[in-house]
Amino acid sequence: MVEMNSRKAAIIGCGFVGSASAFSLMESHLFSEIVLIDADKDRAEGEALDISHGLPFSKPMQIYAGTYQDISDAAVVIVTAGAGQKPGETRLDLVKKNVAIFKSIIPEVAKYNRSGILLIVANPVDILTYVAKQLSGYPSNRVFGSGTVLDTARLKYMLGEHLGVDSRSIHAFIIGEHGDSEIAAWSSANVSGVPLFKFCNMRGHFHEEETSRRIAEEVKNSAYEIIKRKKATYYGIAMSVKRICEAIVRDEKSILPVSSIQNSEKINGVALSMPAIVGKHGVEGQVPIELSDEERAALQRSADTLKAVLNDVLEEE
Ligand SMILES: NC(=O)C1=CN([C@@H]2O[C@H](COP(=O)(O)OP(=O)(O)OC[C@H]3O[C@@H](n4cnc5c(N)ncnc54)[C@H](O)[C@@H]3O)[C@@H](O)[C@H]2O)C=CC1
Ligand SMILES: CC(=O)C(=O)O
Repeated sequence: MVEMNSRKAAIIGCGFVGSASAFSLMESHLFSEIVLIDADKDRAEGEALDISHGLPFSKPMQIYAGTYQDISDAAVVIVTAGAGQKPGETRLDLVKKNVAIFKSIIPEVAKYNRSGILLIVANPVDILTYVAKQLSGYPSNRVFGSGTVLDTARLKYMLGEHLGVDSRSIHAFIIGEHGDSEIAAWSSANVSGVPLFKFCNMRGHFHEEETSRRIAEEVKNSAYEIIKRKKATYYGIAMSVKRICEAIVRDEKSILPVSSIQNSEKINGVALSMPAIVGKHGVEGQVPIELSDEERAALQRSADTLKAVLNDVLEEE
């Protein structure tokens, strides 16, 4: 059995998202070794050289283009390989292309790396998380997706701007699909313990229903708006990847809305985001936050949407 190196990560797919994640992880000093793999080997080599040239301004580490053999002891394997959305495309539109790519990648990962954590980022992330779990044979706690960690950051950012407070003091989650059926869990949202809508009133905002609807729509449509302007999103997700890796490497037991396979009575056999405890073993527990009846129904619809897409994928096998 290969001994895992908790300071080693691998990134598979070195396009916009993979390279931005590699840069963010280099700056974080979390890892002493990062292996980059891409079907386009030149791309992986170019990114490794470019990032390495910044190391004299950072801290020593090894970052290099490698092969699947090189990832055998990587504690975290981050998969960003796959097509991105073109303007107007939804994440779910990518499913066929990216499931095919995963069928070539995940068995290779599982062949060489038996005990690492698989962090899925490519879209549609919830579907690919489920597919990666099936293809790898890893236990569920060690295969999860970045899910709505990015959407939740977008929500906190927008609320922070609206209310004129530090976005880190806002406790609110986007749950469900990382995509069009996602849900803002307003009923549990608060600002340092003060219920969100009460806090809005304290800050002189009295149209909370209308504003919350607008902000939830803006969060949901963020990726479309960015892709329309610059063809891809990558900095926000790169920082989300760094945040998830921090929780794993430092065994923080942080509560993050990652996408993992659900096992509740009503929602099961599908991966979606709910707040979960993330530490060195990956997803170490689910945190079933309180939801209103409306939010619960929307979560069920989100799960049903994902399950329908997943069933199509599984039927084609
Ligand atoms: N989960 C999230 O919040 C986010 C997910 N994404 C998703 O991340 C994925 C990547 O996006 P970008 O980096 O913008 O795309 P990109 O096209 O810039 O990069 C994709 C890379 O994957 C590589 N690749 C393709 N097939 C491969 C294979 N079989 N093995 C190894 N490498 C392979 C390509 O050569 C390319 O370098 C997309 O699916 C996108 O939708 C993007 C932003 C946020
Ligand atoms: C592309 C994508 O999934 C995002 O930026 O949310």
